[in-house]
This record gives sequence, C-alpha cells and structure tokens, in this order.
Amino acid sequence: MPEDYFDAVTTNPGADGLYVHYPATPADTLEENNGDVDVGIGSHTDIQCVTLLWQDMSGGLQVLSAGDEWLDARPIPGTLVVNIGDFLQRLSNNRFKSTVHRVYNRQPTSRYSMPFFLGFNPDSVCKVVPSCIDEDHPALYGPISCGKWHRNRIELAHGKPISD
Ligand SMILES: O=C(O)CCC(=O)C(=O)O
Ligand SMILES: [Fe+2]
Repeated sequence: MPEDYFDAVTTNPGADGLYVHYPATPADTLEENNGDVDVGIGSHTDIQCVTLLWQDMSGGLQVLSAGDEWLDARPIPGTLVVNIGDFLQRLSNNRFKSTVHRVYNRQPTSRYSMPFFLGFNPDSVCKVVPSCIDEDHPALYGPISCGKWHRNRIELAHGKPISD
C-alpha cells in the first residue's frame, strides 16, 4: 500500500482531544465494597481510526485480550497507549482489531487521562483497503465516510434510529 494512500482523506480529519477526570472513590466506600467499585468508563471500543492516550500513573485502564481476559494496561512513564478504533478495523477488513477497553478508578485519589481521537476527513467516503481483500477475505463492509460512521455510532449509543 503506498505511503500516501490516506493523504487525500486526512486533509481535515476528525481530531478530538479530551481531558478526563475520574473522581476518587472514598476509602470507606472501597472498604465496604471490597474494592469492587465501578467508577469509570464501561467496556467500549473507540469509534474512529486511532486513539493516542496519555494516562497518569494511577492505573485502572484494562484491555480485553483475544482470549477474553481483562489485562491491565499499566502506565509506563513517557509513553502513550495507542488504540485502534472501529473505523480502521472496518477499512482493514478486520485485519486490525479495535481494542475493547474500560477504566475503573478503584482508589481514593483522582485519576486523569487525555485521549486524542483521530479520524479521517468527516465527508470523505472510504472503502476497505484493496490490499486487505482477496479471494478468501471478501470485503466485509461497504463504503462510508468517517463522519457518517461516527454519527451512526453516537446515535446507536443514544438508542436513536440511524439517520441517512
Ligand atoms: O481514561 C482512559 O484511560 C481511557 C479513556 C477512554 O477509553 C475514552 O475516552 O474513550
Ligand atoms: Fe476509549
């Protein structure tokens, strides 16, 4: 695949940064519940292409392995976590997997993180990458723009019918 394959669809890409605060869980609540407190973000996949995630040293981020086990993505100083998102999974015909992940802040101090979600141009229609298609792997998905895909996912998450 040529190095500039995605250049035309990344001239004004979806790019959203968040600064996320996970409130502390009081020590007595943790004690009463044996540490089993669900404060955070439930299991989900990110929607667009890649997420660059900075997390503080609190811990709490977990990723679901291919063997269906929750693994701790422990913070490593000076590094970012890179998550593949659903749109990239789609364009790669499932060759790249969008990582299921969740976060719990089961500690008596705040946790902070900064995810940066990168997509493609919201209106550029993208197809499965030709080099990810062959006789044994027909294209599993039709063409769609990253913006439309994003809107569909948000509508679904809010229990709304998908608009045209
Ligand atoms: O806070 C984190 O470590 C992850 C946040 C996250 O998964 C998200 O905002 O989609
Ligand atoms: Fe996420």
